[in-house]
Amino acid sequence: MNIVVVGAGALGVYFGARLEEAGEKVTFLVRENRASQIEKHGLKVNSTKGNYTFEDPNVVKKVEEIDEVDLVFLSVKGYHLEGTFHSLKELRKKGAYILPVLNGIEHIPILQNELGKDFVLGGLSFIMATLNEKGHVEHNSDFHQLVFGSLEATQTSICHQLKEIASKANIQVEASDDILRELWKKYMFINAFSGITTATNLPIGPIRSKQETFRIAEMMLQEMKLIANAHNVNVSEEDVEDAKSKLMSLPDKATSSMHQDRRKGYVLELDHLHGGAIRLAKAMGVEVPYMESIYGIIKPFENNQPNFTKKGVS
Ligand SMILES: NC(=O)C1=CN([C@@H]2O[C@H](COP(=O)(O)OP(=O)(O)OC[C@H]3O[C@@H](n4cnc5c(N)ncnc54)[C@H](OP(=O)(O)O)[C@@H]3O)[C@@H](O)[C@H]2O)C=CC1
Ligand SMILES: CC(C)(CO)C(=O)C(=O)O
Repeated sequence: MNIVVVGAGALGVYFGARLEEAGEKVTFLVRENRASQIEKHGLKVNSTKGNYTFEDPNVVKKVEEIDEVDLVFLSVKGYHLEGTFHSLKELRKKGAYILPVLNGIEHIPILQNELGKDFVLGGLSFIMATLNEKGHVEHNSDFHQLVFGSLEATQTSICHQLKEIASKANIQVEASDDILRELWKKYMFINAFSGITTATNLPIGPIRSKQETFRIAEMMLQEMKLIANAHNVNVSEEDVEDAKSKLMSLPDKATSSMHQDRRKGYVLELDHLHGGAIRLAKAMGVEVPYMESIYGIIKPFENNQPNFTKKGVS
């Protein structure tokens, strides 16, 4: 399969590596800075599941340089989504289906609107990966799961093909027959987990040790369930309990990628994740006071944390 990765960051390079390792043709469509970094340091994955070095990575800066594409692996951050529309439309014209693996939900209707409902699959990932100073992937978690599925009946064949190739790769793969529900379940979990860890600037251990603090995460799970249900997605009380058990069973030091981004002084996906949940709630008249409070607390760190960290405040 010809796979084009749009978003050659932690997720895109990790899964791109695993798919190339399994024999697929993987091309990275990148912007100028990332292209220079790759030219200087090459492209590599350092992983507990096995390292991988791209011997001769297929890197292009212009979408026009791509002739054949079956699938786009879309792994940009939510705040960069709009910047991909031109490339995605061109790749779509060449016959591509789009597999977005961003956290969140709002990007799905946005992409469907831009590209047509038939061509946008549902996807998500459970992994903890980041880029180091050379732009190489550091993957230390013992999970590296890719979950995907069709959002339209017309996508059965491409999902079948993807399952075939992904099953041969060194990743955990799940082809879901209810990917929308899976997306919402992950969204519920990530908004509670990233919300509470980023707002408190703490990993999960100390949060769990204070009942009053952990309760805020539990209330966010409840609010996410209400929003999903208002949008006719069957996220259940059992799913909330599962998410809570997951939060309870994580190692004390575990934290979210948004919290790590706050610590590193990077731009946060706050508007896409918590902002998106608030908009989805408002559209259906659902009250989400815990989500709004967490959003408000994190807001000052959304764009310009480096000044804080340099002064040693955070
Ligand atoms: N990292 C993780 O462990 C997990 C992340 N996720 C989710 O996956 C998504 C991606 O996260 P992650 O991989 O960490 O993000 P990264 O920031 O590591 O990677 C995103 C990449 O997208 C590139 N990019 C942005 N705009 C464009 C564009 N127009 N064309 C081409 N490339 C572009 C950026 O490149 P540039 O250098 O040009 O800015 C960057 O390299 C997020 O929604 C995140 O929440 C989900 C599960 C776990
Ligand atoms: C919780 C986790 C690590 C699961 O993949 C995640 O998605 C994130 O922190 O962004």
